[in-house]
Amino acid sequence: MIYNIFKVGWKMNHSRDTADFYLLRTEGLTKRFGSLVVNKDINLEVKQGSIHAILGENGAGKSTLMKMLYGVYAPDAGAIYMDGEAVSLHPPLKAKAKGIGMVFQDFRLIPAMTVLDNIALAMSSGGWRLRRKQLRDSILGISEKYGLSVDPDAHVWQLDLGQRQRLEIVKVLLIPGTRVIIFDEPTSVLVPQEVEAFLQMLGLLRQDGYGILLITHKINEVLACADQVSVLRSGQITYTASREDGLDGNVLIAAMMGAKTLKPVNKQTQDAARENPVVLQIERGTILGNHGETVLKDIQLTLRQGEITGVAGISGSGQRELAEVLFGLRHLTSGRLTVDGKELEGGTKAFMEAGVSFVSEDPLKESVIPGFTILEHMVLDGIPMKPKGAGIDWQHVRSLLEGSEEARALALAAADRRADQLSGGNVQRMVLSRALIRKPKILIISYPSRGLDIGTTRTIQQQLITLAERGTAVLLFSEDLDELFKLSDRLVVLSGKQLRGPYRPSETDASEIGSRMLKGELA
Ligand SMILES: Nc1ncnc2c1ncn2[C@@H]1O[C@H](COP(=O)(O)OP(=O)(O)OP(=O)(O)O)[C@@H](O)[C@H]1O
Repeated sequence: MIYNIFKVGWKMNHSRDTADFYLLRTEGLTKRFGSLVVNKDINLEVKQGSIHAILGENGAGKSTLMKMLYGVYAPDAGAIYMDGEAVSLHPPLKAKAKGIGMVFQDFRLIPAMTVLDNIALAMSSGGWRLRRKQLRDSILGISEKYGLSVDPDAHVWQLDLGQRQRLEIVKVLLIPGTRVIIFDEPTSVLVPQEVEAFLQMLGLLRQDGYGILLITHKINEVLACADQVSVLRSGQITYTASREDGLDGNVLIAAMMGAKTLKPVNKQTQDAARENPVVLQIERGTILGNHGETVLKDIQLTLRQGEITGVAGISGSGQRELAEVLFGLRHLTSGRLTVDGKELEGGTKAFMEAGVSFVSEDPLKESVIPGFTILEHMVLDGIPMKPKGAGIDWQHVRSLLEGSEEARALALAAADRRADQLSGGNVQRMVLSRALIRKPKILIISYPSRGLDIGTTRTIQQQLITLAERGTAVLLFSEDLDELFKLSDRLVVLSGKQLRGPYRPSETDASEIGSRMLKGELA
């Protein structure tokens, strides 16, 4: 691998002298949504100068618990203690005033404004006012101290996801009195190199006495940095351990998964030296970004029937724009794109009719219609609609969904659940089921395992392999090199406005692909 998160050992910056002091403690915390008990009798502590990781499968109740601690939800029962006293943290302004900060999965930023203005706005809405010069100095000071490089004058739209996250962290650290910081799956938007820097930053925060709550699906990160771990299953804490007791990855996985077992991913014909028929091709394609800048220039891309082509690249190297071109959401400014040898006229509809399915990189923002159920989402680029009178034959859609092996394998929630009330991972399962049910001829899929628990990640990886074995041409964008090597028949790399490759996974390795991601060609 080109990075090694184990380098960022817990011992590095750990201050033991302060570690037994509780900053926050909960007793019997319970939250219900209607008849659904989402958190039950949760007892949890956050110590000063300590990292407490929260593990659990999708829908286990992790985000809901964190939202109670950040004051988004009031608990239905139980108590939260700070400084030895019971406190009420709802709404979030109260939690902030008590020193609790949260870095969300979906960033709360205004793209048209600069970094400085976004931070000034957040501070003033909390009643904290700083002069601009003073604020700029503070941003630069915090950035330097914790290795969170952000340019105060950059516009948020110019920032990639890693930079936006750093801005969110700076914002939380600038709020006077912050002492507990909740991170909700922070590394799901980071590339491997950024993960290492992020864990180093956590070590510095711990050294400075902050109490950290870290939600993650990544066992390696827990092993690399956590002092305490709590595992949630169906809303209850079923396992806790501390570093002193010893942390064991297999035990943590078993505690998360319960009776289920983690199946290995099998790919029979990986990297076969075959030349399947071409189904999609870009020749000498140039793609512009939203602001007219050249994102990719003169690229060649060939997708073949029954093959998975993996796309590696540092985030912001043109992944989004390329994926959009391949689904008719954006057009080449020069060059040719053909599906089955024909150029497609028109936008997305033509691509869908040609058998292309698309899973975007941000399904929560781009694919969910608030108020629509899972069933209703299925007919949007999903199950073919069968008209019934002037409407849709919903019974037909329901029986297709309920009979679908893909939805069953992904343990999709009930068809009548509202999509905006699902957990993040369950939204991802819905979007993936929708793409797979169509059995597309071509699947353009971005970051399929983002936000998914470890068992579901393996399931979706296996499903992509099966889909390809049945003939689908898959273009897989991923920041996880292990995933790309495990699944791909060919690999391409986006770097320096170019698309490089294809390379055969058996003839290269992660460090070579990593170098190409950073520098283009090998030194
Ligand atoms: N506003 C809401 N209304 C109704 N049900 C909700 C609401 N928010 C969450 N839920 C349900 O509560 C359960 C727990 O969701 P939560 O988001 O806390 O899970 P999670 O462990 O964070 O999952 P993930 O890893 O997928 O993010 C899920 O079944 C979810 O559908």
